[in-house]
Amino acid sequence: MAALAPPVAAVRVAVRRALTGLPGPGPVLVACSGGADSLALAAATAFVAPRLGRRAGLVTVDHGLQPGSAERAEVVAGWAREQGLEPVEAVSVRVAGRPGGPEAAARDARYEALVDAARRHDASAVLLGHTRDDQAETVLLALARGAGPRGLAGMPERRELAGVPLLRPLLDVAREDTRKACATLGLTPWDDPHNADPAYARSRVRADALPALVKALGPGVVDNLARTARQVAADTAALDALSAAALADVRAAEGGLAVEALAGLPAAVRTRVLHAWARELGASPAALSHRHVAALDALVTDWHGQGAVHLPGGLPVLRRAGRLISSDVAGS
Ligand SMILES: Nc1ncnc2c1ncn2[C@@H]1O[C@H](COP(=O)(O)OP(=O)(O)OP(=O)(O)O)[C@@H](O)[C@H]1O
Repeated sequence: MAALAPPVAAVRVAVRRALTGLPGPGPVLVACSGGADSLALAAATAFVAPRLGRRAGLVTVDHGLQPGSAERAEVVAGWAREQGLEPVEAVSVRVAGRPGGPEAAARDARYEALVDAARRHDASAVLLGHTRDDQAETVLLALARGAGPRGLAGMPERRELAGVPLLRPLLDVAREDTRKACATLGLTPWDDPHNADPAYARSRVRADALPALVKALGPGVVDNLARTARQVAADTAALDALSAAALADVRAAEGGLAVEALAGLPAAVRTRVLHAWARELGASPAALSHRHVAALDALVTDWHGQGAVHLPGGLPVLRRAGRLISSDVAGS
């Protein structure tokens, strides 16, 4: 028997690891664009899932943004049925009329469709095809915009969206391996022209920035960036847990937060406590920046009688009688 090609094996091992011990009896649904990453993921899942006693299906989303996209989605769905995946759906979504830029609108529509399909089929998880290279690009973009540890933690292997677990089994697999796996299996992936469009920062990182770093610093850069994300994610999770406990401890009996208790916390915990509290008060996470948190922190650590800090949405927070309080919500 011919030995299994290493890239095919690498993708299967990654999928096996993600599915082993996955809670819930439902099928897993592979989110597949027809690109090399998610096509290799779908092929590996079709192989691995039945061997673990798990049903596996596939959802491909037609954003309706390019000519021929509906036909392409049908080709992906037809291929999936031939692989024995079940259920298989090609879902059309409407991107126009959503808030944000076209990329964000397409992403929102896609995730909504994936979560909806997962619910309809009682799926135990949706599998996404992001690779180690995607993770490295994410970390580099986060570094460049000063995103802080939460951004440097990159994409999580697992998160929940509206109660549906989203898994990324290939975060430790090189993009090159998904391409090689497709070639070995005789699959022809579709290349999304958006991925090479220099209008997008991610495309420029993929085409120029990362290759330049690899050339200057060596081929380990991609792996090292992805590993950094994992390490920061673990640290961030630990700090978040400490901060949740600390937030409970610093709440003042009369409402708000006790300044003296806050001042006794390490800065990394205190700023997280203030961030979590600001969100609790209603500040939108998208609009809440490190500047807002720094201004709240200054009410604790650099107090000189300054005025209220205005959180996104105009919500004022002030320091009064040893407490931080939101003047909109009496005593909070
Ligand atoms: N049209 C699609 N249909 C189904 N799944 C898709 C589609 N496009 C992308 N995906 C899923 O999302 C993964 C990532 O794709 P891509 O990198 O193009 O999206 P992204 O916008 O960067 O993703 P994210 O929103 O998670 O940042 C793919 O590997 C695939 O699992």
